[in-house]
Amino acid sequence: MNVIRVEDLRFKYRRAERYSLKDISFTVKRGELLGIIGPSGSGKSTLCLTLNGIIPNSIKGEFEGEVVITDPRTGEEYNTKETPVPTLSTIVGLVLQNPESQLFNMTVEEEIAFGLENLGLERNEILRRLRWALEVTGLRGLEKEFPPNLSGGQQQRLAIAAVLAMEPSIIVLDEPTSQLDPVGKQEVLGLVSLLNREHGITVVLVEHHTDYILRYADRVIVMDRGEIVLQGAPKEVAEEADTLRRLGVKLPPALEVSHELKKRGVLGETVLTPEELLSRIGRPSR
Ligand SMILES: Nc1ncnc2c1ncn2[C@@H]1O[C@H](COP(=O)(O)OP(=O)(O)OP(=O)(O)O)[C@@H](O)[C@H]1O
Repeated sequence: MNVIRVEDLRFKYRRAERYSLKDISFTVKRGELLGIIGPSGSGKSTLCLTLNGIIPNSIKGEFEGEVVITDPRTGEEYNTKETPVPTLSTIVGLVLQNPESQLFNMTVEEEIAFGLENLGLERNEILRRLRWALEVTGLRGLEKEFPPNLSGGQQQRLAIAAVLAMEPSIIVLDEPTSQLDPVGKQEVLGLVSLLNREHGITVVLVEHHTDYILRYADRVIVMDRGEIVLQGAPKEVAEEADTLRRLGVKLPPALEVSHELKKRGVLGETVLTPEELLSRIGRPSR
């Protein structure tokens, strides 16, 4: 079942001269992890904003084509341009780059409960969702803390917890680790994998950490200047090393080695991870 269908999408911000998105078409199946990579300014954030309807409902401009979201729980389809953002946000949760921009400086539990109170849920339901969101994101014990006292990774996990409490079936994360130190990056990417694999949440992830995307994504989209220039399974996208390098996408070391060995005829196929590489060529003997 496709839960996201984007068809011939074009978008130009008001007063902008050029289109930020051009002829974008793709689908995402229920439970998939879609990775999006591409250079700065290629339209990744703009695309994220179209997936929960902020574009074109709150941020206006010239919008053509369609973004259709299906709620897998009911099978109901929502065309984003005809659906209010609050309705869409119970199906598609959006997590942004900078955790601070998404937090309101209440305690951890108040941050998570905030959106739920706005939904008008009963107290027991709010408590159930609060406990679940704290548990899944590993924030139990920090309920009474203030976000500025948390580490960057904890703050981003809190932003994810607040989104999760809405019980979306799809989460869109726009460079959630770019402001974080290596420990924070691991925490957040580990959580993203957990949500996708253990909780069946469909994930759209914009991430500069190409290593993670090629390892864990089911499908990858590469964007450049508002267009999709590559789209496919991680291996298919990884084959196009020249295009990726031209776009300044940093290739994981194992992939660079794999391309070199392929060129020299040592390896028959592209491999993505050090583990795969070692299993193909064997460990060097000491
Ligand atoms: N609010 C806006 N008004 C006008 N133009 C905008 C606006 N936001 C983004 N743009 C333009 O749209 C294009 C795509 O920007 P976008 O932020 O979506 O790219 P990105 O791939 O997410 O970049 P980054 O990796 O730097 O976040 C850029 O040319 C940018 O200048």
